Amino acid sequence: MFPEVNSCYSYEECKATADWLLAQTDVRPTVGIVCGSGLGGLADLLKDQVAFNYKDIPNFPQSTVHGHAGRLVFGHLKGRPCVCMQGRFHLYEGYSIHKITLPMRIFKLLGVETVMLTNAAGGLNHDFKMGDIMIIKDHLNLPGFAGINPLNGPNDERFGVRFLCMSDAYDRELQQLAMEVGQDLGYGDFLKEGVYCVLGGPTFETIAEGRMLHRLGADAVGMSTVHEVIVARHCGMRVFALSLITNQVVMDYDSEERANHEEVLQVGRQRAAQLERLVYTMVTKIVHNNYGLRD
Ligand SMILES: O=P(O)(O)O[C@H]1O[C@H](CO)[C@@H](O)[C@H]1O
Ligand SMILES: Nc1nc2[nH]cnc2c(=O)[nH]1
Repeated sequence: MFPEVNSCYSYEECKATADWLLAQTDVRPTVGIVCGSGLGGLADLLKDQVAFNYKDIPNFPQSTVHGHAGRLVFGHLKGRPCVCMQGRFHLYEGYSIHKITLPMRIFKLLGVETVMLTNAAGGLNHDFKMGDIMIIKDHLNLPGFAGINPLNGPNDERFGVRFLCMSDAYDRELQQLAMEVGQDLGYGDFLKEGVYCVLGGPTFETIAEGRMLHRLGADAVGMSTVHEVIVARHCGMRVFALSLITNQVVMDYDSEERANHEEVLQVGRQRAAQLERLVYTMVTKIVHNNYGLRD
């Protein structure tokens, strides 16, 4: 009935990985950060670092994509205990959907309450420019339409419910905070909000696909994030996500533009410091346990 059942990780396996990590660091993270392509510099901002290579963590996959270092870094951002994935996993790497989202359940079992995800994405909205930062307010899960969902398989109620509400996936207070922090930092010209669409990749879009996604209401497209968001919400963590628009999706047959990963990484390098500053400042304003935000 569930073809991918064998690739699911049990609660006990997730717990074993979380306990293994907790035994080796005193940091008790309440914020979990996932760095997108070329955006791993965020992890370097952490103080008192304790870092693990993914290959040394029980059950963890390996990063195989250029721009994803493959390290899990614990530390503090202005005194706030955090854990940061310097590199994420994607379906196109050949991992099961359960494996690429496993870190979200580990985050939960480490004590994380808020997850902040970043990604590199192609812009579909004609008002977006390369280098814009898009606060994700919603998503289109196209693999989900085809039955590819990280919650497929038996449901363990210790993580969450069988049928998950997704209309509140992206925390509205955190979106508002991002807008306010962005304005304060002077990012008004390049801070946007919109809908992120996930595809399986690793191919970039054809012109017809780009046009279709735009018509469907997507503002940006990428190959990640949504699966992690689903699993993070399933186990009750608050979610905030940002896309860095690294390229414009080609939607014109006369265009000479060609999407490529080098350009994605290069735009990441150009805007990384500002994106990091936004996330860093937001983290310093999040207060946990009472679900509130600090001035
Ligand atoms: O979503 P992240 O991990 O930032 O990476 C994005 O960049 C890669 C393509 O250049 C794809 O993996 C796409 O999803
Ligand atoms: N699918 C997709 N992923 C991306 N990641 C960065 N840019 C793009 C893009 O144009 N399309």
